[in-house]
Amino acid sequence: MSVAAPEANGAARPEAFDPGSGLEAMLTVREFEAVAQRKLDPVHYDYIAGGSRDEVTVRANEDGFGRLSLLPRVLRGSAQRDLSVTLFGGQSSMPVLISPTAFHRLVCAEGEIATARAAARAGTIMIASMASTVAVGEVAAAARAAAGDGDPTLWFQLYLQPDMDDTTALIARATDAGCRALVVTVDSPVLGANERNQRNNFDDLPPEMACENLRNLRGDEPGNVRQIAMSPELSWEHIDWLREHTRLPILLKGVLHPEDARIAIAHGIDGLLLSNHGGRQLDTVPATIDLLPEFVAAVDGSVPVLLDGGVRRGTDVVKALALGAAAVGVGRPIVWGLATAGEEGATRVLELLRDEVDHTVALCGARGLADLTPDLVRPAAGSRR
Ligand SMILES: Cc1cc2nc3c(=O)[nH]c(=O)nc-3n(C[C@H](O)[C@H](O)[C@H](O)COP(=O)(O)O)c2cc1C
Ligand SMILES: CC(C)CC(=O)C(=O)O
Repeated sequence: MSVAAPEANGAARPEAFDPGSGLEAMLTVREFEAVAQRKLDPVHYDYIAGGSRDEVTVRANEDGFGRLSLLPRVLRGSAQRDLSVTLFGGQSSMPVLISPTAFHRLVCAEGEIATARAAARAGTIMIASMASTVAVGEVAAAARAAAGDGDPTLWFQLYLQPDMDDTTALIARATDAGCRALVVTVDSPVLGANERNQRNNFDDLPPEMACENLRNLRGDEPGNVRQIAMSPELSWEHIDWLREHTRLPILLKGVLHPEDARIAIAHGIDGLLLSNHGGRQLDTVPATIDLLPEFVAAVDGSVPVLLDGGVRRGTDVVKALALGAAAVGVGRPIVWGLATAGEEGATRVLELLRDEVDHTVALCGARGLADLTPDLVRPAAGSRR
């Protein structure tokens, strides 16, 4: 790969990377963002990178990991480190899942087909967005084909629609596709205010793309983004309704308050994805990693807690697991991988994260994920925690 000579101090110079000549020289997730930014239409780049209002939470998510240190143990490691996790009967070869992100065809021609293949190759779980630009049935078929003898796990992210017939039709599509869990996003009573999108007048897909899960949902709907209804009147009663209308495990995505975590468990949900939507809904909410200890304490082992937001390094993953997360999700990193080099790019992002997690586990003196305990995480010097 034609990469310019490194700086004397070895610092990465993302602007020097040429994605056309090989991915093996891409060594960090951040380099993928730099290449994606160069390649993408700036309006689409803004849609992906941006968050709501002042983007305080977007920055906080990443900064939160930086304010934590790892304190390793010594002389107790293992040459064989099993990174796999089992969630609701589905296996992931590593504790890094693909969080749901919309509109993959905006960044690569194959869209979510490429993502599904990358997930299957990595043996990890993909959460398909309800707003995907490839129908969930096709995404599932692509994952199965790519997995060969493997058994890929696909979950479906759902925005509960106030018209329950629409919700019923969406659940049927996800169930028929073989999705193994529903991830219900509950942090969007209204759409977040992304001022980049407003300035760019970006409020719909180009005419050649659609939200395919919404196409012909019950009639001749075209699959417009505007078909997705967000309602501030959704309530726990809707969760109860959902519980009665599906046998699939239900995770809630976007619960942040520990009290809501307790209520969710009382309503029979199966898992929680601690998420602030990558800073795209309410701005100035805390970093998810900062909330994790109190959240895990509230859940008290009743259901698995997953986390997403700002995960860019294996050390971030290990910190989250040590503080009680069962697994983490990545959103933007996968989109940067897709934008850089489609399926191969997303695969490389997942490989890098896997290698970094394994390396960090080894350096922490851990034999596997079970050895990652809260005592390994400390406030970084100078942090006020
Ligand atoms: C471009 C983009 C699209 C997203 N689309 C969805 C979506 O359709 N449904 C959803 O629940 N969350 C969506 N999210 C939020 C992600 O699932 C996830 O919570 C967030 O990206 C995690 O933060 P990270 O990007 O820092 O990894 C989206 C995020 C991005 C960046
Ligand atoms: C279609 C959108 C609502 C997808 C989304 O959740 C996001 O862009 O953050």
